[in-house]
Amino acid sequence: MGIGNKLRLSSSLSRMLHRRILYSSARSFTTTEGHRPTIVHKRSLDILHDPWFNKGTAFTMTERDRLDLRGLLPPNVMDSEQQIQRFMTDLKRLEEQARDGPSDPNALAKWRILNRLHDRNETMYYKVLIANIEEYAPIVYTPTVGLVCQNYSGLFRRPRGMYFSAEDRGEMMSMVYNWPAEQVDMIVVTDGSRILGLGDLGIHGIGISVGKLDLYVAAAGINPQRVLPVMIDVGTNNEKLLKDPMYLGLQQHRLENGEYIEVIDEFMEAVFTRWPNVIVQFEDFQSKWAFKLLQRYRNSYRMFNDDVQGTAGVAIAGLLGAVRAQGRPMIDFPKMKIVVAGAGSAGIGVLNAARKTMARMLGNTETAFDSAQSQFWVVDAQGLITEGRDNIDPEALPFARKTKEMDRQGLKEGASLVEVVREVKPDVLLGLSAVGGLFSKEVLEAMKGSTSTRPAIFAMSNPTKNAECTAQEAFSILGDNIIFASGSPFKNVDLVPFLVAGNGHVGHCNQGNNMYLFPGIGLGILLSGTPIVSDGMLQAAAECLAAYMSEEEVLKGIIYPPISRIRDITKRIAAAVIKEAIEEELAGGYREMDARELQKLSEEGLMEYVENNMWSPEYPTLVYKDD
Ligand SMILES: NC(=O)C1=CN([C@@H]2O[C@H](COP(=O)(O)OP(=O)(O)OC[C@H]3O[C@@H](n4cnc5c(N)ncnc54)[C@H](O)[C@@H]3O)[C@@H](O)[C@H]2O)C=CC1
Ligand SMILES: CC(=O)C(=O)O
Ligand SMILES: [Mg+2]
Repeated sequence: MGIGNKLRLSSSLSRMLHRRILYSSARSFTTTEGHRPTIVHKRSLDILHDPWFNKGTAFTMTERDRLDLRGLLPPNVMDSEQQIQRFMTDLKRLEEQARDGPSDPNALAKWRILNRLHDRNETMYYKVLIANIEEYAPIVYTPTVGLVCQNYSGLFRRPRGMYFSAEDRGEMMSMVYNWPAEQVDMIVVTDGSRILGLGDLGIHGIGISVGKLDLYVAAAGINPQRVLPVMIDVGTNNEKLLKDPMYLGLQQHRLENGEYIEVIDEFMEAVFTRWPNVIVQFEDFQSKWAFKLLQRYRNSYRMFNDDVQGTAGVAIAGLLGAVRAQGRPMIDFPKMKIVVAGAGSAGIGVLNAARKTMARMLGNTETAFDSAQSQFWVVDAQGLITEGRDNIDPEALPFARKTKEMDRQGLKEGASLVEVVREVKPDVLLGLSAVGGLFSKEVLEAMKGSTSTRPAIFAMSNPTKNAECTAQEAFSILGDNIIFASGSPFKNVDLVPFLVAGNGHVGHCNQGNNMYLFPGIGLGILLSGTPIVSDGMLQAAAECLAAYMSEEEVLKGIIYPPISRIRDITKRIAAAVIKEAIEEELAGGYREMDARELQKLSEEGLMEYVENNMWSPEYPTLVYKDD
């Protein structure tokens, strides 16, 4: 090292040391009430990302307002003792090792490493994620994201996204400007009330918004600088969290009725005022709000509900795949007998979409709808849903079986799942119940009576421990001549040890998860410039996914693409959504591609347009310029 370099180094070192002394002495002033404050020349995220000034959750509310931090931190203010206690609890937990199902005992440790990279270098993070999507999707998304949400207060380090709380009423329109990005394309918002199948996790649910947006970046190439995870904290009804001194959210019961809607209305108005072209994906809202909010906003805002609409499309694609896997044409779908366990936001979303698809295939008449309706038997926590049920949920009412018809079938209101399966002998058993192990040995044994040449088991609940059955359970009882799909990934099953009858030795596990649709739907909405998300666009997305698999693949029982092809399928789905938006005359264009230019694009041109607008993780060349 030359003498000049040494001098430069020593002078910069002394500057650094000087700065450190100044800051540490200044910081000691601020710790005692009434002392001279430290002057900072930063605001907002810049402060949170500066290790000298950052106090994390210990910023007081007045400081948060003074420094444009409102909304950038969870609403519960902690003191430094509590912060340390939270950190130590998490550190100790590492020793116990994280477990989520039999698959990967180190999943949470991997999440931490990836998360640290995410905080340090986004480009590198997404490069790693895209190149290893098969390995790391189960870490940043289901199942590990469920574990992350459950342990969120311990894992919380650097905030990611925005928090709008009941305490922020009247402030949202201004606090939305605390987010530093001038442009936001995609928001995933949750109120934490039903995170995967894990119930009310309150503010910890923000992990699901972050995980979904990771897939938006990795699969759809949405620019990571233009995504915003959001948590709306209206309280929690989780008694454990309400009593936990380490909980980061509001410690009050959830707002209800008009008060709840007012908060969500204010949030929607605020984000669409600042970013009129943003798309808002509603995620993991409990069913009672999922449907109401969807109806409330779907005709006036660019929004959709992933659990209701995304899941429906993925299930339809899978069900059509299951028909093809029997060597039958898709048009035979209306003949399938389907038992659905779970009548929440996801189950009802699937039922409505499946009925519509069948009815369309049958000619879209009233009789077609009635006939389609009779193909479903719905079982919820109280058993088989029939017209005999008191206080039936209005969303489930169209699928309630007629009492007389059920008498003929030997089934009663509230009949158990195993009774229903035994009597109906369905082609498909589909679970969206959030009850792990619901497809018990008895239920799977009953599926042996299925009249299908190739019965299908969809254990779609997440995360892994909430799956209605494991792949091994399904294949070991039913043999390899079935179609199996699950919401969280399972490894293919080696059937040789089970010595079961069948025509092969490997049970193929499909991942039936809305991740195959929502990134493409979001990208298609963005690039088409449609002001709303229509049923036609969702249908086009589902059909595109259904048609993606080749005849050869479906005959092997492979009804969804491997996740390694998620970027390709997402691109095609986006193109299908744009095409539909053009046909519905809703496409307004995006940036320099106006509506007229968009209409002129050929199929190939459209794919190219989508591809060219997908962000890829490459380092840009940086140049410094003074303001
Ligand atoms: N694979 C995927 O892409 C998706 C999976 N899901 C999963 O679906 C599950 C349910 O989600 P939501 O519908 O929003 O929840 P929800 O809580 O609104 O609905 C759950 C439903 O299951 C029923 N249920 C409870 N116990 C039952 C039992 N023993 N037998 C039959 N039914 C029972 C309840 O009565 C209710 O109708 C969650 O685990 C979630 O992770 C949700 C969306 C997408
Ligand atoms: C996959 C998903 O959206 C869920 O389990 O809620
Ligand atoms: Mg969800």
